[in-house]
Amino acid sequence: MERINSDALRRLLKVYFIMGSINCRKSPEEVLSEAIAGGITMFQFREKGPGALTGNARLELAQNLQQICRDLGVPFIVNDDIELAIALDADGIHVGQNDEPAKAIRQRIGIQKIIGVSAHSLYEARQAITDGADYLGIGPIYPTSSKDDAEAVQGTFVIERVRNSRIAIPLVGIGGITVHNALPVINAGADGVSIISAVAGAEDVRAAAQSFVKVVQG
Ligand SMILES: C=C1C=NC(C(F)(F)F)=NC1=N
Repeated sequence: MERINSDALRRLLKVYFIMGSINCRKSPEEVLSEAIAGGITMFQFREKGPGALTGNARLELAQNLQQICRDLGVPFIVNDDIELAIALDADGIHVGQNDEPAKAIRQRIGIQKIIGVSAHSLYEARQAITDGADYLGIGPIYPTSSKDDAEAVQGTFVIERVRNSRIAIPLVGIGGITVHNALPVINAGADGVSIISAVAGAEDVRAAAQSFVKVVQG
C-alpha cells in the first residue's frame, strides 16, 4: 500500500464540493446527487454550524451521503471528525490548524487515506507538508458566509507565495468562491476550487456544479 498519487489527487481537487445539511435548500441527498451529476470531483461531509445535525441523525446522513459517493465513484472526505472518518472507512479526512496534527492522524487512519490540512500561511503550509498532508486547503480567498470563525480574507496571496516557494503539493482554494471569481484562484496556482454555498444553495445544483467544471477545466 502507498500514499495517493499527487497527480490523481490534483484531478480530484478540481471541483471539490463541501456541504452539510445547513447549507442545503432541500435534502442533502438530492443536493449531493445533483452536484455529482454536474461533475464535482470530490465531496467533503462538513456537518457543523448553527442547526447542524448531531448524534445518530448526523451519522445516518453521513452514511447516506457516503453511499451516494460510493455508488457514483466520488471520494468521500470527512471534515474534522477522525472518529467518524474511521468508523465509516471514509476515503479521507480534512483537518484545521486546531485539530490533531496530520502526523497523529496518519498513524490512526492509515497510509492510503487522503489527509487534507487547512493552511493560512507559508509557514502553516510547510508544517502541514512536514506532517504528511496529501493536500492543502488555502483560504479564505474571498469573504465567506459558510464559516463564522474564518481567518482573515487573503485573496490569492498565500497560494502565490506557496507556489513561488516551489512547493508543488496539491492544493485547493476555499472561501467565497463563485463561478465569477474562480479563475484567479486557478491562475494563482491552485489545482482546484472548493465550494459550499455556490453549489449547495443554488436553484439548479447540477447546473451550478457544471459551471464550475467549465471554468476550472478551461
Ligand atoms: C476549513 C476548510 C478549509 N479547506 C477545506 C478544503 F477545501 F477541503 F481544503 N476544507 C475545509 N473544511
